Amino acid sequence: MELPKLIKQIRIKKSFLCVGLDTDLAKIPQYLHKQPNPVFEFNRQIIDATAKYAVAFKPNIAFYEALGIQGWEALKDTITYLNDQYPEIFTIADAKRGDIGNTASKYAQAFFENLNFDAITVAPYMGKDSIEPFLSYTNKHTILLVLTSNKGAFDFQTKIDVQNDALYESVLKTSKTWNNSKQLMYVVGATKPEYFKSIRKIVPNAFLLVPGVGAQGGNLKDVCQYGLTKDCGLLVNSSRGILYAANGKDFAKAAELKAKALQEEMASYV
Ligand SMILES: O=C(O)c1cc(=O)[nH]c(=O)n1[C@@H]1O[C@H](COP(=O)(O)O)[C@@H](O)[C@H]1O
Repeated sequence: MELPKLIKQIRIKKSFLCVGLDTDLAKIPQYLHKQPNPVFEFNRQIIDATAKYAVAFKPNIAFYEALGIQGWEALKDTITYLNDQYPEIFTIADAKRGDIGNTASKYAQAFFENLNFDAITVAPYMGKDSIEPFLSYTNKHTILLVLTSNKGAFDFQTKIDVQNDALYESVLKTSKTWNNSKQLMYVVGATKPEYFKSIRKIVPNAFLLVPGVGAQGGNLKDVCQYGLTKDCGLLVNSSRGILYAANGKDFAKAAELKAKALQEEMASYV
């Protein structure tokens, strides 16, 4: 999907919500286990209930890979459903891949061609030639992990190099020099709002994927204060806070209310 289409959806819906499909068999309502494809059935109901309040969906691939072939089938059914029923929705494969070029090109083929996602999350640790195969898809988006939401982010990402840049700043600056860098977006955790100002100095207009609101303790107000751009520039993800708002037959309704509350707060900022 081209960026103007995403920006248009953000304006129409007054939302920059990304619903994370971290679908865990152990957490979905018991009655769904009787279905032939419980993970897809759960996702379908969540998507139908929340799509009017969201502009993006982000299946976290680990939750599907963990289930073997059945998980891949559920993932395929989910992305096909999204692409067929909600073509205006931006889709992100949260796969966090990264490898040498010829292997990276297979990851790109898997998620951009075979599964037809609009975007993928990628670890930048292996550098330019590991990211180029993703960037060669000029109609797709590559989302680099820059400053993650977890505690371990401080192990490497904030360490200062000889140029006096923190590693996360160096990732931002270097990635801007790559071909097709307009296709880049960046992951910045909602748990670290104090870093948004320095990040916006380097990438004033780029879209940031911001996980970590709700279950991880981040809050929307802090993120918006320094993260918003004239075209919004943010996709704020919530997974567990929406998916598991209830675990009975009312799960989709409960998810809808959580998504609606986030959208209403977002509307007050954009
Ligand atoms: O790339 C991500 O999406 C990601 C990066 C990061 O720094 N932190 C982070 O939580 N995520 C993902 O965002 C989602 C957050 O889920 P909740 O904490 O349940 O809302 C999970 O799928 C994480 O894997």
